[in-house]
Amino acid sequence: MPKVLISDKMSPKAAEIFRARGIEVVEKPGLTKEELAAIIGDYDGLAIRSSTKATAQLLEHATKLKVIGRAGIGVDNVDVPAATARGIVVMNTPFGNSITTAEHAIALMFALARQLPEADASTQAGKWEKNRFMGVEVTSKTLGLIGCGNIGSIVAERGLGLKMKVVAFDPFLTPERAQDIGVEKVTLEELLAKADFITLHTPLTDSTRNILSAENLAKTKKGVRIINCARGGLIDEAALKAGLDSGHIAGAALDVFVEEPATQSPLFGTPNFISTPHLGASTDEAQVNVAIQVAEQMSDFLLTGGVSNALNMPSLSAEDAPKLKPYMALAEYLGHLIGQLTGDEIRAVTVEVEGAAAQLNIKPITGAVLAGLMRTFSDTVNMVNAPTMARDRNIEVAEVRHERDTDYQTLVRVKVKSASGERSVAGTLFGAAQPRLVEIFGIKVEADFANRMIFIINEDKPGFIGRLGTKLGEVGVNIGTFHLGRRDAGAEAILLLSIDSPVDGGTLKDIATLPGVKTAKALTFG
Ligand SMILES: NC(=O)C1=CN([C@@H]2O[C@H](COP(=O)(O)OP(=O)(O)OC[C@H]3O[C@@H](n4cnc5c(N)ncnc54)[C@H](O)[C@@H]3O)[C@@H](O)[C@H]2O)C=CC1
Ligand SMILES: O=C(O)C(=O)COP(=O)(O)O
Repeated sequence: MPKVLISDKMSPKAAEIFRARGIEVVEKPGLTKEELAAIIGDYDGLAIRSSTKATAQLLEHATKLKVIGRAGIGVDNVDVPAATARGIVVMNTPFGNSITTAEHAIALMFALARQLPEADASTQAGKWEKNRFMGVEVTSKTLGLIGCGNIGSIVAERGLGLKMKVVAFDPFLTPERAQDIGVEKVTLEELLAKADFITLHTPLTDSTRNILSAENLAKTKKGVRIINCARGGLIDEAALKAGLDSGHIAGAALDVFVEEPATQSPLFGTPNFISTPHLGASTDEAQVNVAIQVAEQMSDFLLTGGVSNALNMPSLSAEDAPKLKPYMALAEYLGHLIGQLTGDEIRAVTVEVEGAAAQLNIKPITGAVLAGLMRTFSDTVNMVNAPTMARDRNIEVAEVRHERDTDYQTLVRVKVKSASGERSVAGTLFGAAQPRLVEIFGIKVEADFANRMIFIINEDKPGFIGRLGTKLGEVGVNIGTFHLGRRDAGAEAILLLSIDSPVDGGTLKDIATLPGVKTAKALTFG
């Protein structure tokens, strides 16, 4: 039974779903990083929000971990490349909390416009300072969005409903989409110059870090109010403080900080500064949404291999996963076979599918081929890290879907190019689920994959099989199955045998020196 650790505060719905799906679940929010490192090795899945830091150091202890599920959007607290390198799928829930976060941005915009926190504190202190708190209307003001994706576009919609003029800076926003949303697409310079309220809705990346730098803050309109419900690090906090102190910036509301938890900050106590402790996603509705979604996604992955919303792997629906499972086994065998048969550096891999296989999602098949191929030289490779490992080794990967009639109801062929030329192997599924090898190096053969096999290329001459049988008999190696194939009578032939115990290097050498033998190789699968 797979085991999942929930290491952040999450709606109880997540644990309920894991249990209902037959997954053992342990809830331990608030562990220190040392405590987490001490137990992470027991778990197949880790469900988190933003507090848990899934760093490369932590993942070194995560020897069984297969999936990290982020109940939320931002995965900047996960070292995704480190997870990928360890073959761990990282998934998030990209929509479950977007409305809630957009609403928080709007709430902060109003709080700034009417100085609600200060007015509340003053009133409850018995001061009744009616003349101190003069606000501004948002109607007809310009709302500038930096980032107009899921959350930004919901904020835009709400802003338009409030009769604001909405402009957006987002290099990836198409003019058509901008028109659909009803926003004016502008440059950052234009936005800074025009906006009465600026709200940030981008992830924290190299291109967005410090996007509201001291220099850019200086270009904003005097009296601007700034809201950040996206990520700390998008705004230069010191420059923001200076702008508030000088009065150039009329107000700022931060839900997120460079350092979290933000228990102290030079901004605290600054007039017209409002802060919330990363509450953007904290509503009952959003937390139920993301908890259900992350638990369903992680359960699908752990139980069926289905992949959704993964950042480091192509999607595979829970419905398609069982259909693809036998293909992935076949693909992995074929990749591992050709990997073992190719003695030199691989330059390119082509995965071809025909018949029923051509109707399927080819990406997972390719992932499995690459994982099998690279298992020859790595025991940590899997479908998640195989494409990155191939890229790191400059292996070109291509996929071909043939819509032609084939001798087989379904076929997967793997071609590999290396310094010694191009070679291919192909396989089918027997009875819809049993991987079977049907071709090696263009020679037809019919063989199941066995844990231990010997592959031989020899001249098709009488007497060879007897000599081989005698040799293996002498060393006590029992032959399980025997498969022959040849190009033409008397030409090159191949022989694949499954054996019940390993052959040592010396025996293999003896086989390789039997008359007529060109190649003899021990293969392992499993
Ligand atoms: N405060 C909170 O509790 C929450 C914060 N968030 C954060 O909100 C942010 C946005 O989330 P979504 O809208 O769902 O993401 P999204 O991916 O749908 O949208 C992000 C947008 O930013 C744009 N973008 C990327 N680089 C840019 C750049 N250099 N300049 C301008 N725009 C750029 C993208 O084109 C995209 O349209 C994320 O960082 C997420 O972690 C999300 C949920 C809750
Ligand atoms: O979903 C996101 O990106 C968030 O920032 C929400 O964070 P949280 O799950 O509330 O810690």
